[in-house]
Amino acid sequence: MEKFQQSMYDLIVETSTKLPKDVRRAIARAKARENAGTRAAMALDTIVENIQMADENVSPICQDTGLPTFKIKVPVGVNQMEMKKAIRAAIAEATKNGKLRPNSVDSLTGKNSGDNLGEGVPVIKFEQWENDYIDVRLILKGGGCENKNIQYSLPCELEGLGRAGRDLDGIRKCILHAVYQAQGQGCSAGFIGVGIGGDRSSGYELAKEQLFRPVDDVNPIEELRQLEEYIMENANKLGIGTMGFGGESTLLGCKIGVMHRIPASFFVSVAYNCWAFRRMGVKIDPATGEIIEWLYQDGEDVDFSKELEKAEAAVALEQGNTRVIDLVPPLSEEQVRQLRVGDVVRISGVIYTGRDAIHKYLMDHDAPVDLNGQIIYHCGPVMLKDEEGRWHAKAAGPTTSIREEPYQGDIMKKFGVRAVIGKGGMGAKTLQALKEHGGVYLNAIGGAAQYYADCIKSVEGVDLLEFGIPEAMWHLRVENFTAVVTMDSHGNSLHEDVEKSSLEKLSQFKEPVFK
Ligand SMILES: O=C(O)C[C@H](O)C(=O)O
Ligand code: SF4
Repeated sequence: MEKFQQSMYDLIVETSTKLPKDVRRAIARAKARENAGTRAAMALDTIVENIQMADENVSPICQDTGLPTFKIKVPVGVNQMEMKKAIRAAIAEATKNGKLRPNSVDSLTGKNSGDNLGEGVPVIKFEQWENDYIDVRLILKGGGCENKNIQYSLPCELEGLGRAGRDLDGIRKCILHAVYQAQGQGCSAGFIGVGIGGDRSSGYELAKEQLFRPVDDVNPIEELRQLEEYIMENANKLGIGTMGFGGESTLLGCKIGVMHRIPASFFVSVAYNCWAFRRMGVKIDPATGEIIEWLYQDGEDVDFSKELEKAEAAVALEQGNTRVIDLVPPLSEEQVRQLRVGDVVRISGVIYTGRDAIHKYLMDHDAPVDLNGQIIYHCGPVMLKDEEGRWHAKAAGPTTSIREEPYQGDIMKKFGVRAVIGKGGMGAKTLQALKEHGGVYLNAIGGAAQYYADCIKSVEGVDLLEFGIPEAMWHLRVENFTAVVTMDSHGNSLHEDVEKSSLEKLSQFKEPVFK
């Protein structure tokens, strides 16, 4: 098994940097459904460009490389303790090389371990089997989509859909509701795995297990096959679209599994995975530890470089008559008040990252830099230091903004911040603050970490690095960093609009379908 560590390293790098073929095909299908010139089409163009860049740079598709979760099947007699050790070493090495973001944080102290190792991290689950080879599957599921997982306890009342009972139709309602409640926050269009039955933990386990099924397989249980087909057909009618911008493609895959339950409990557990659906697998020779075969290789591959030639994002934008506005911080109140929902901005200059730890900190501390007129970027990048001690951004897409909702408005007012960049939108409190103070919310494309890293021309400084790499305040000099105004200083919010209209659309699915 001396090659096992290297095999695991290769699996980790491949999973983080290259989307599997079945996922690519699903994204290509989504792209074909969107009309050129719309915001959703533009977002998908950026996603596709990002996938291509991650391939070429062998760098993380998304900066959030998730909680590494390994599912391993071994023949009797294989030493699982040795395998665990090798996996942990491979994880640490991949982190050092910028293929994974240091993502393991002590939940009590907030300290980042720096190497992706920690209590319970990575997750490694073993099972024995009769075959003579080892099967290792890895999923890197990021935090934004993990936060949108949801579990229903039937019977229950669902907004828009009414009562969901303990039957197939109740399950149908739960799944539609799960897609609705995620909106764009889990970087839609997404994939969902559903677990019917079990208890609260085994139900979620089953839901996550479904994410290992190939996107285009067929459920062997007839009722579930029908339900999967129904969901794929109808969830896209909710109009949430890529990034919650509105559009035709909201769901890219739906896989449903079932297990027994106890009489008092009836859980429907839904695991939501973003478009950056990073899961891969290998077959391993138990004697040498070498990779015998890569999994998820069936079917056609999609050549996204050809797709890109066809649809250049900028051309699509012009066709859609979108205003494109160049911004150079510091921004004045007047400049910001001229921006309207739907405008596209291109930022050049220095922007400052700030996510969960920074927002909490700024509530009762001074800012380490003068933030007056500046732009905060909700982002936790992957950073590497070169031999001369200079930092480089290896992956730097936006993080989910709604987590900063309790702080954002106050911080903008306290420090004179004029714009925040993030993804998924923010709520009523921030919208009110944008109006009162004169600010905008700019939506970048979630998961497009290579695309945005390419806009970062230099790293000019860093503060509060003690919070760990993802949580520090990085000073990034960017050029033509493109984002869409989705909340403006006139009380308009695209997110609020899409949420409202998708709730209306959800209610068309109230009547029973599976009797
Ligand atoms: O942690 C991040 O960088 C992003 C996260 O996955 C998110 O979607 O919010
Ligand atoms: S930022 Fe989006 S694409 Fe990346 S892990 Fe989070 S949900 Fe997934």
